[in-house]
Amino acid sequence: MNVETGLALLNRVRERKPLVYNITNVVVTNFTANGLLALGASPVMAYAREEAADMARISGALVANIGTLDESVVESIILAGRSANAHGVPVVLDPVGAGATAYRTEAVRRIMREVRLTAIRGNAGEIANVIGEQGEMKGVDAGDTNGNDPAELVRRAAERLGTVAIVTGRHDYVSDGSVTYRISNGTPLLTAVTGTGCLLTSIIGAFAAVEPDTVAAAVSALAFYGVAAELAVDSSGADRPGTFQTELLNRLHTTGPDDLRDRVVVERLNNG
Ligand SMILES: Nc1ncnc2c1ncn2[C@@H]1O[C@H](COP(=O)(O)OP(=O)(O)O)[C@@H](O)[C@H]1O
Ligand SMILES: Cc1ncsc1CCOP(=O)(O)O
Ligand SMILES: [Mg+2]
Repeated sequence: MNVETGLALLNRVRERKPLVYNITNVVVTNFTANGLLALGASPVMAYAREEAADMARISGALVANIGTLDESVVESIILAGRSANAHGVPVVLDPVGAGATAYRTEAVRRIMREVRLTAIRGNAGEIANVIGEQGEMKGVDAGDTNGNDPAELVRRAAERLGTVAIVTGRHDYVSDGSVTYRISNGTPLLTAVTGTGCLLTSIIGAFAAVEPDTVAAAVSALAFYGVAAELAVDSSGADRPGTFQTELLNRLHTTGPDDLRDRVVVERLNNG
């Protein structure tokens, strides 16, 4: 896994413009659609149980997000997820707020019993709660990690869930249980704009749509996203939340191979 792989996958996303089917939350819907368009992918949002299976079948990836869940959202995710599984469409889950309430944690478990995931992406608190460990949550945001090493957490999560796990925060981590990568791009301003985690999960879906090696797809997506965010601040001077949100969209559109070569920081860790 090297920078050249990331460039090739970014180019592939922009050439193929995969359809990314999002069952997501009401907070981030517009931002997610615009972020996917800026990247060069095609977003669609659809919630009706009646069309969930059909939409999943014709998509390049399904991204399921429980941010503002209710029973009908969970049912649509399960119908879409089963159809995606049956048709070889990758499924990425964002367990927003898992651990904040028992209902959220149980909904994630229910989805994972019914649907085979390609990857799961959350902050450290969410991923810890999904695997039944202590993880502090304040609503949808991670609390203190209480000394929980995210590199170890992501490896345990991948092993226990049997899927690629992605834990984000100051550094981002990707693991399949035997190989773990750390990506150290990004800016703390990402935490000052709602929906940056959700959009990231959808962008991981776009990369997974064009690359069957999910670890490579996820590492490439995280590195690309972090570099775009850095450039929004460093090269465009967008150092406050409002301008940063707009400039992040602009940079998702313009960030290219040379930017990645200059800035990507990815390490393979020896914790497998
Ligand atoms: N302290 C930080 N410094 C730099 N980037 C961060 C920091 N915290 C989070 N990020 C970035 O913000 C994005 C969203 O991650 P995170 O905040 O963990 O997810 P969520 O919004 O779902 O809680 C990721 O790209 C992550 O790398
Ligand atoms: C604030 C909020 N409440 C329910 S979903 C949501 C958005 C969370 O987005 P992200 O996890 O990307 O910050
Ligand atoms: Mg989130």
